[in-house]
Amino acid sequence: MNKIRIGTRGSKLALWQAEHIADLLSKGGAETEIITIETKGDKILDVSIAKIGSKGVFTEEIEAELEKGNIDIAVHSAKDMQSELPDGFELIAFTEREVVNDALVGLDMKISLEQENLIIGTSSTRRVALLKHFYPHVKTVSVRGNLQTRIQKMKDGACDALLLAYAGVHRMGYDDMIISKLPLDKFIPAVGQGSIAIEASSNLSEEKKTFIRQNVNHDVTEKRLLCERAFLRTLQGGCSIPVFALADIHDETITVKGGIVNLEGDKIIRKRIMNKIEDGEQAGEELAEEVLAAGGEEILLDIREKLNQL
Ligand SMILES: NCc1[nH]cc(CCC(=O)O)c1CC(=O)O
Repeated sequence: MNKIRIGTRGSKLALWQAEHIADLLSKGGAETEIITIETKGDKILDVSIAKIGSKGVFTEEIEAELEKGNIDIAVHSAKDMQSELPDGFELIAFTEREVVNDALVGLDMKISLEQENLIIGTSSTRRVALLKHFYPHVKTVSVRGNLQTRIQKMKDGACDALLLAYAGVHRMGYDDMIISKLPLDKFIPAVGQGSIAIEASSNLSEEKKTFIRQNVNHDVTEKRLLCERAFLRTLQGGCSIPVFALADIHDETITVKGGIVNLEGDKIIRKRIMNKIEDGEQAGEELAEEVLAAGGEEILLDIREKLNQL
Protein backbone atom coordinates (compact mmCIF):
# COMPACT_ATOMS: atom_id res chain seq x y z
CA MET A 1 0.00 0.00 0.00
CA ASN A 2 1.18 3.55 -0.78
CA LYS A 3 1.89 6.08 1.91
CA ILE A 4 -1.23 7.51 3.59
CA ARG A 5 -1.30 11.31 3.25
CA ILE A 6 -3.12 12.97 6.16
CA GLY A 7 -4.58 16.46 5.75
CA THR A 8 -5.19 18.69 8.75
CA ARG A 9 -5.62 22.28 9.86
CA GLY A 10 -2.53 23.82 11.36
CA SER A 11 -3.62 24.59 14.94
CA LYS A 12 -1.77 22.75 17.69
CA LEU A 13 -4.91 20.77 18.57
CA ALA A 14 -5.45 19.79 14.93
CA LEU A 15 -1.80 18.76 14.58
CA TRP A 16 -1.95 16.72 17.79
CA GLN A 17 -4.97 14.90 16.41
CA ALA A 18 -3.30 14.30 13.02
CA GLU A 19 -0.19 12.95 14.76
CA HIS A 20 -2.36 10.68 16.89
CA ILE A 21 -3.91 9.24 13.71
CA ALA A 22 -0.47 8.94 12.07
CA ASP A 23 0.70 6.95 15.13
CA LEU A 24 -2.25 4.55 14.93
CA LEU A 25 -1.65 4.03 11.19
CA SER A 26 2.12 3.55 11.66
CA LYS A 27 1.50 0.94 14.35
CA GLY A 28 -0.55 -0.91 11.74
CA GLY A 29 2.46 -0.79 9.41
CA ALA A 30 1.65 2.13 7.11
CA GLU A 31 3.91 4.96 6.03
CA THR A 32 2.27 8.35 6.68
CA GLU A 33 2.74 12.02 5.86
CA ILE A 34 0.99 14.99 7.47
CA ILE A 35 0.00 17.89 5.21
CA THR A 36 -1.20 21.17 6.77
CA ILE A 37 -3.99 23.13 5.10
CA GLU A 38 -5.18 26.62 6.06
CA THR A 39 -8.96 27.17 6.09
CA LYS A 40 -11.17 30.26 6.08
CA GLY A 41 -12.04 29.61 9.71
CA ASP A 42 -8.35 29.81 10.64
CA LYS A 43 -7.88 33.15 8.90
CA ILE A 44 -10.90 34.98 10.32
CA LEU A 45 -10.31 35.34 14.03
CA ASP A 46 -12.11 38.56 14.90
CA VAL A 47 -15.67 37.46 14.09
CA SER A 48 -17.64 34.76 15.86
CA ILE A 49 -18.24 31.60 13.85
CA ALA A 50 -21.99 32.18 14.16
CA LYS A 51 -21.52 35.39 12.19
CA ILE A 52 -19.30 34.00 9.43
CA GLY A 53 -21.97 31.41 8.65
CA SER A 54 -20.85 28.09 10.01
CA LYS A 55 -21.16 25.87 6.98
CA GLY A 56 -17.82 24.44 6.03
CA VAL A 57 -15.61 27.32 7.22
CA PHE A 58 -13.11 24.82 8.62
CA THR A 59 -13.57 22.13 5.97
CA GLU A 60 -13.94 23.61 2.48
CA GLU A 61 -10.24 23.94 1.63
CA ILE A 62 -9.53 20.51 3.12
CA GLU A 63 -12.28 18.88 1.08
CA ALA A 64 -10.85 20.48 -2.06
CA GLU A 65 -7.54 18.68 -1.38
CA LEU A 66 -9.37 15.38 -0.75
CA GLU A 67 -11.20 15.79 -4.02
CA LYS A 68 -8.01 16.46 -5.98
CA GLY A 69 -6.42 13.41 -4.36
CA ASN A 70 -3.61 15.48 -2.82
CA ILE A 71 -4.45 13.90 0.52
CA ASP A 72 -6.06 10.49 1.32
CA ILE A 73 -7.82 11.44 4.53
CA ALA A 74 -8.58 14.49 6.62
CA VAL A 75 -8.51 14.48 10.41
CA HIS A 76 -11.07 16.57 12.33
CA SER A 77 -12.49 16.86 15.83
CA ALA A 78 -15.66 14.83 15.33
CA LYS A 79 -17.77 17.56 16.87
CA ASP A 80 -16.69 20.08 14.26
CA MET A 81 -18.15 17.98 11.44
CA GLN A 82 -21.43 19.04 9.86
CA SER A 83 -24.17 16.45 10.18
CA GLU A 84 -24.33 16.08 6.40
CA LEU A 85 -21.17 16.13 4.34
CA PRO A 86 -21.14 17.40 0.76
CA ASP A 87 -21.64 14.74 -1.94
CA GLY A 88 -18.59 12.59 -2.51
CA PHE A 89 -17.28 12.70 1.07
CA GLU A 90 -17.79 10.40 4.02
CA LEU A 91 -16.62 9.84 7.57
CA ILE A 92 -14.90 6.46 7.53
CA ALA A 93 -13.71 6.12 11.15
CA PHE A 94 -14.00 7.57 14.66
CA THR A 95 -11.33 7.21 17.37
CA GLU A 96 -12.15 5.95 20.83
CA ARG A 97 -13.95 8.71 22.64
CA GLU A 98 -12.28 10.24 25.67
CA VAL A 99 -13.81 12.34 28.46
CA VAL A 100 -16.88 13.96 26.90
CA ASN A 101 -17.54 16.71 29.45
CA ASP A 102 -17.08 20.43 29.16
CA ALA A 103 -14.57 21.73 31.66
CA LEU A 104 -13.97 24.93 33.56
CA VAL A 105 -10.39 25.97 32.85
CA GLY A 106 -8.32 28.57 34.64
CA LEU A 107 -5.55 29.45 37.05
CA ASP A 108 -7.60 29.70 40.25
CA MET A 109 -8.72 26.22 41.30
CA LYS A 110 -11.27 27.68 43.75
CA ILE A 111 -13.45 29.16 41.01
CA SER A 112 -16.97 27.74 40.84
CA LEU A 113 -19.99 28.54 38.71
CA GLU A 114 -21.96 29.09 41.92
CA GLN A 115 -20.00 32.22 42.83
CA GLU A 116 -21.04 35.82 42.18
CA ASN A 117 -19.37 38.23 39.73
CA LEU A 118 -17.84 35.52 37.61
CA ILE A 119 -16.91 36.17 33.97
CA ILE A 120 -16.57 33.09 31.80
CA GLY A 121 -14.90 33.15 28.38
CA THR A 122 -16.50 30.97 25.73
CA SER A 123 -17.59 31.44 22.15
CA SER A 124 -19.89 28.45 21.87
CA THR A 125 -23.59 29.35 21.67
CA ARG A 126 -24.41 26.06 23.42
CA ARG A 127 -22.18 26.85 26.40
CA VAL A 128 -23.40 30.45 26.65
CA ALA A 129 -27.06 29.38 26.52
CA LEU A 130 -26.59 26.55 29.05
CA LEU A 131 -24.76 28.92 31.40
CA LYS A 132 -27.65 31.40 31.10
CA HIS A 133 -30.10 28.61 31.87
CA PHE A 134 -28.38 26.90 34.80
CA TYR A 135 -26.22 29.74 36.16
CA PRO A 136 -28.02 32.97 35.16
CA HIS A 137 -25.82 35.11 37.45
CA VAL A 138 -22.68 34.19 35.45
CA LYS A 139 -21.52 36.68 32.81
CA THR A 140 -19.96 35.47 29.57
CA VAL A 141 -17.55 37.05 27.09
CA SER A 142 -16.67 35.74 23.67
CA VAL A 143 -13.08 34.48 23.55
CA ARG A 144 -12.03 33.03 20.20
CA GLY A 145 -8.90 31.60 18.68
CA ASN A 146 -7.06 28.37 19.32
CA LEU A 147 -6.67 27.02 22.83
CA GLN A 148 -3.32 28.71 23.44
CA THR A 149 -4.72 32.08 22.33
CA ARG A 150 -7.78 31.71 24.54
CA ILE A 151 -5.68 30.85 27.57
CA GLN A 152 -3.47 33.88 26.90
CA LYS A 153 -6.56 36.12 26.64
CA MET A 154 -7.75 34.78 29.98
CA LYS A 155 -4.33 35.46 31.55
CA ASP A 156 -4.52 38.99 30.12
CA GLY A 157 -7.75 39.50 32.06
CA ALA A 158 -10.48 38.92 29.47
CA CYS A 159 -12.25 36.54 31.85
CA ASP A 160 -11.87 34.63 35.13
CA ALA A 161 -12.06 31.18 33.55
CA LEU A 162 -12.82 29.50 30.22
CA LEU A 163 -15.44 26.91 29.41
CA LEU A 164 -13.93 24.39 27.00
CA ALA A 165 -14.12 20.77 25.94
CA TYR A 166 -12.17 18.66 28.44
CA ALA A 167 -10.79 16.56 25.57
CA GLY A 168 -9.06 19.45 23.81
CA VAL A 169 -7.56 20.81 27.03
CA HIS A 170 -6.27 17.35 27.91
CA ARG A 171 -4.79 16.75 24.44
CA MET A 172 -2.90 20.03 24.72
CA GLY A 173 -1.50 19.03 28.09
CA TYR A 174 -3.25 21.69 30.19
CA ASP A 175 -4.72 19.21 32.70
CA ASP A 176 -3.33 21.23 35.61
CA MET A 177 -5.58 24.14 34.58
CA ILE A 178 -8.77 22.06 34.69
CA ILE A 179 -10.75 23.42 37.63
CA SER A 180 -13.70 21.07 37.26
CA LYS A 181 -15.54 18.82 34.85
CA LEU A 182 -19.07 20.11 34.36
CA PRO A 183 -21.79 17.60 35.22
CA LEU A 184 -23.41 15.82 32.27
CA ASP A 185 -26.90 16.25 33.70
CA LYS A 186 -26.64 20.00 33.07
CA PHE A 187 -24.00 20.40 30.39
CA ILE A 188 -24.82 17.76 27.78
CA PRO A 189 -21.91 18.05 25.34
CA ALA A 190 -21.94 18.85 21.65
CA VAL A 191 -22.59 15.95 19.30
CA GLY A 192 -19.34 14.05 18.79
CA GLN A 193 -17.35 15.83 21.50
CA GLY A 194 -14.25 13.88 22.55
CA SER A 195 -13.69 11.80 19.41
CA ILE A 196 -11.62 12.35 16.27
CA ALA A 197 -13.21 11.70 12.87
CA ILE A 198 -11.56 10.60 9.64
CA GLU A 199 -13.00 12.07 6.47
CA ALA A 200 -12.29 10.63 3.03
CA SER A 201 -13.41 11.07 -0.53
CA SER A 202 -15.80 8.32 -1.62
CA ASN A 203 -13.14 7.56 -4.27
CA LEU A 204 -10.51 6.48 -1.73
CA SER A 205 -9.42 2.91 -2.51
CA GLU A 206 -11.14 0.11 -0.58
CA GLU A 207 -7.69 -1.10 0.45
CA LYS A 208 -6.87 2.14 2.26
CA LYS A 209 -10.37 2.57 3.65
CA THR A 210 -10.34 -0.90 5.19
CA PHE A 211 -6.83 -0.44 6.59
CA ILE A 212 -7.76 2.90 8.14
CA ARG A 213 -10.94 1.53 9.72
CA GLN A 214 -9.07 -1.45 11.14
CA ASN A 215 -6.42 0.71 12.77
CA VAL A 216 -8.40 3.78 13.80
CA ASN A 217 -12.09 3.02 14.24
CA HIS A 218 -13.53 2.30 17.69
CA ASP A 219 -16.75 0.37 17.26
CA VAL A 220 -18.66 1.56 20.36
CA THR A 221 -17.68 5.18 19.75
CA GLU A 222 -18.82 4.91 16.14
CA LYS A 223 -22.25 3.63 17.20
CA ARG A 224 -22.62 6.43 19.77
CA LEU A 225 -21.58 9.09 17.27
CA LEU A 226 -23.77 7.80 14.44
CA CYS A 227 -26.73 8.00 16.82
CA GLU A 228 -25.87 11.56 17.91
CA ARG A 229 -25.20 12.63 14.34
CA ALA A 230 -28.59 11.25 13.25
CA PHE A 231 -30.12 13.50 15.93
CA LEU A 232 -28.20 16.53 14.62
CA ARG A 233 -29.10 15.74 10.99
CA THR A 234 -32.80 15.40 11.77
CA LEU A 235 -32.78 18.61 13.76
CA GLN A 236 -30.77 20.38 11.02
CA GLY A 237 -28.70 21.77 13.89
CA GLY A 238 -25.40 23.07 12.62
CA CYS A 239 -22.56 24.05 14.91
CA SER A 240 -23.82 27.54 15.78
CA ILE A 241 -27.13 26.28 17.16
CA PRO A 242 -27.21 25.37 20.88
CA VAL A 243 -28.19 21.73 20.53
CA PHE A 244 -26.60 18.87 22.41
CA ALA A 245 -26.80 15.09 22.56
CA LEU A 246 -24.94 12.27 24.23
CA ALA A 247 -25.43 8.58 23.48
CA ASP A 248 -24.22 5.81 25.77
CA ILE A 249 -24.13 2.06 25.28
CA HIS A 250 -24.73 -0.48 28.03
CA ASP A 251 -25.20 -4.17 27.35
CA GLU A 252 -27.56 -4.39 24.37
CA THR A 253 -29.04 -0.90 24.73
CA ILE A 254 -28.19 2.52 23.38
CA THR A 255 -29.54 5.49 25.38
CA VAL A 256 -29.41 8.97 23.92
CA LYS A 257 -30.16 12.19 25.80
CA GLY A 258 -30.33 15.52 24.08
CA GLY A 259 -32.14 18.69 23.32
CA ILE A 260 -32.00 22.35 22.52
CA VAL A 261 -31.82 25.57 24.56
CA ASN A 262 -32.75 29.04 23.29
CA LEU A 263 -30.14 31.81 23.11
CA GLU A 264 -31.61 33.61 26.13
CA GLY A 265 -31.38 30.41 28.17
CA ASP A 266 -34.93 30.63 29.47
CA LYS A 267 -36.31 27.75 27.39
CA ILE A 268 -34.75 24.30 27.31
CA ILE A 269 -36.13 21.06 25.90
CA ARG A 270 -34.51 17.78 26.81
CA LYS A 271 -35.57 14.22 26.00
CA ARG A 272 -34.21 10.71 26.30
CA ILE A 273 -34.68 7.70 24.00
CA MET A 274 -33.58 4.09 24.38
CA ASN A 275 -33.28 1.52 21.64
CA LYS A 276 -31.47 -1.66 20.59
CA ILE A 277 -27.86 -0.87 19.70
CA GLU A 278 -28.36 -1.76 16.05
CA ASP A 279 -31.16 0.83 15.83
CA GLY A 280 -29.05 3.66 17.22
CA GLU A 281 -29.52 6.00 14.28
CA GLN A 282 -33.26 5.57 14.55
CA ALA A 283 -33.00 6.48 18.25
CA GLY A 284 -31.19 9.68 17.30
CA GLU A 285 -33.86 10.55 14.74
CA GLU A 286 -36.68 9.87 17.22
CA LEU A 287 -34.98 12.01 19.83
CA ALA A 288 -34.90 14.90 17.35
CA GLU A 289 -38.56 14.40 16.42
CA GLU A 290 -39.57 14.45 20.09
CA VAL A 291 -37.52 17.56 20.80
CA LEU A 292 -38.96 19.33 17.75
CA ALA A 293 -42.53 18.38 18.66
CA ALA A 294 -42.11 19.50 22.28
CA GLY A 295 -41.29 23.08 21.26
CA GLY A 296 -37.84 22.62 19.76
CA GLU A 297 -39.11 23.60 16.33
CA GLU A 298 -40.17 27.01 17.61
CA ILE A 299 -36.87 27.56 19.43
CA LEU A 300 -34.94 26.55 16.33
CA LEU A 301 -36.82 29.01 14.09
CA ASP A 302 -36.28 31.78 16.61
CA ILE A 303 -32.54 31.03 16.86
CA ARG A 304 -32.13 30.91 13.07
CA GLU A 305 -33.80 34.31 12.77
CA LYS A 306 -31.56 35.82 15.44
CA LEU A 307 -28.35 34.35 14.02
CA ASN A 308 -29.28 35.68 10.56
CA GLN A 309 -29.51 39.15 12.04
CA LEU A 310 -25.94 39.10 13.40
N1 LIG B 1 -15.01 23.98 18.40
C1 LIG B 1 -13.60 23.85 18.62
C2 LIG B 1 -13.23 22.52 19.16
N2 LIG B 1 -13.36 21.42 18.43
C3 LIG B 1 -12.99 20.34 19.18
C4 LIG B 1 -12.59 20.81 20.41
C5 LIG B 1 -12.11 19.98 21.53
C6 LIG B 1 -11.87 18.53 21.26
C7 LIG B 1 -13.08 17.67 21.09
O1 LIG B 1 -14.18 17.94 21.60
O2 LIG B 1 -12.91 16.63 20.44
C8 LIG B 1 -12.73 22.20 20.41
C9 LIG B 1 -12.42 23.13 21.50
C10 LIG B 1 -13.52 23.32 22.49
O3 LIG B 1 -14.70 23.17 22.17
O4 LIG B 1 -13.22 23.67 23.63
